[in-house]
Amino acid sequence: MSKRPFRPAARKPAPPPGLASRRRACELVETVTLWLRPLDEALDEPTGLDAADRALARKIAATALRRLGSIDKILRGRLAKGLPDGLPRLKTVLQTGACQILFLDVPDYAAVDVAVRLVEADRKAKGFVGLTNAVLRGIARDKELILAELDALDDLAPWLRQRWTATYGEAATRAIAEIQSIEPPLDLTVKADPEAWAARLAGRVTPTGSVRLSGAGPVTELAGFDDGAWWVQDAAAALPARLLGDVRGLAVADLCAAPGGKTAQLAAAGAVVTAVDRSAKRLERLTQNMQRLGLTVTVLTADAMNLTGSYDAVLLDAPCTATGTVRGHPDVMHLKTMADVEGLARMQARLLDRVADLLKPGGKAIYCTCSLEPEEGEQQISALIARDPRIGLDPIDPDEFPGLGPFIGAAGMLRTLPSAWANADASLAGLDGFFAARLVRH
Ligand SMILES: C[S@@+](CC[C@H](N)C(=O)[O-])C[C@H]1O[C@@H](n2cnc3c(N)ncnc32)[C@H](O)[C@@H]1O
Repeated sequence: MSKRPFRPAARKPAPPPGLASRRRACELVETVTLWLRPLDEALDEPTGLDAADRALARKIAATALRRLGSIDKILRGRLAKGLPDGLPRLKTVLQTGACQILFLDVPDYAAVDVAVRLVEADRKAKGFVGLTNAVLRGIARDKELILAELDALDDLAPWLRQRWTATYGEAATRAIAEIQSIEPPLDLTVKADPEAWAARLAGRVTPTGSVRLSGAGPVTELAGFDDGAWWVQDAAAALPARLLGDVRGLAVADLCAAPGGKTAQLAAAGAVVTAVDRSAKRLERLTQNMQRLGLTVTVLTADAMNLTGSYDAVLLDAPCTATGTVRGHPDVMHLKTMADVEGLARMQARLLDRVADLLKPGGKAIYCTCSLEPEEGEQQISALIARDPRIGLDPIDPDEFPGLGPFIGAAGMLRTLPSAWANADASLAGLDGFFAARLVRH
């Protein structure tokens, strides 16, 4: 028997490890900073990457966007000709490379090596391989000094820094900037028994009854997901719907409902909910969420401006700039401007004008936004009450449920700041910035 020598089949060389996730991280940062599109939209696109690479790309991009003010300041100090605006890939390779060296658990040599290869692969940028190598190696060498000199205030978009300092003061703005520089915990609203779920999921119960986890991994793999025992909802976002009190049997219109975090709270508490949203796509998600949770609501694809009917209660979680959610959505800082505050405030006022039309006499409404801007919160309510004699403020009592007290101001309205709930372990501290007021139909 003649033996033929073994020859392995010729294979395409595998891409070097780590390259695909880093390239995707650059694309994600470009989506936000260059194309001015939301990060979540880009994260939903198919990429062909496996789950681990997708997760790493998301982590690098989100961290880079969170700390971009500091990263750009450091890069500017090391680039004689400033940041390369005409070479977007070079710019995002430097930004994400510096991010990995300074803020993520990536070996410096790996971050530099992959960055150099990404620059080599870019037709326009490949003349800058030496510069990329030198700048990132310099950052790795000086890492301790750079980290010691960081100021989280540098990470805030200048217009937000100026506005928050004027509204909340310098110390509060610094505290907000500091907590926003850290990835947020994962908060769950449970249907029942938060203590038992916290024990089961190795989390803790917040003062207002949410279950808080840190470093939890994919939510779909957590116990209770398939059974619909809980849903993901920031602890601050879980407060407004509870301000309606006992809603058992009440007809409640949830005017801007999708993806349904507050709808689920109302339905789980026994309300007969009409969930209205003008986005059919977002309502699809709401419907899937309600199915998983085993909750029944009426879903209506409509502009809330055109809704008719008479309800016992209304929840208006109005579209807003979402500047209270920068910690979880760092793209907000790079996408929103003062013009958005003004445009959205006009839309909020129009939606608020519909509330009295939809409420029965004596009925209650909650208006809320996840914005830190007074134009989208306190100022909306004072203007509404001044122009609509059918509506009055129903002040919130700080003792209505445990943990609410610190967030209720003198006028009886709710305001949470992202820096609240300080904790020695910062990954467990804070909650979104929210505003809520309760209104009553005379
Ligand atoms: C802040 S999100 C709502 C979040 C939701 N309440 C929750 O707890 O999951 C605002 C929603 O308002 C919807 N929206 C914006 N303008 C609207 C309008 N005029 N009528 C109905 N829905 C609107 C958007 O499609 C978006 O889904």
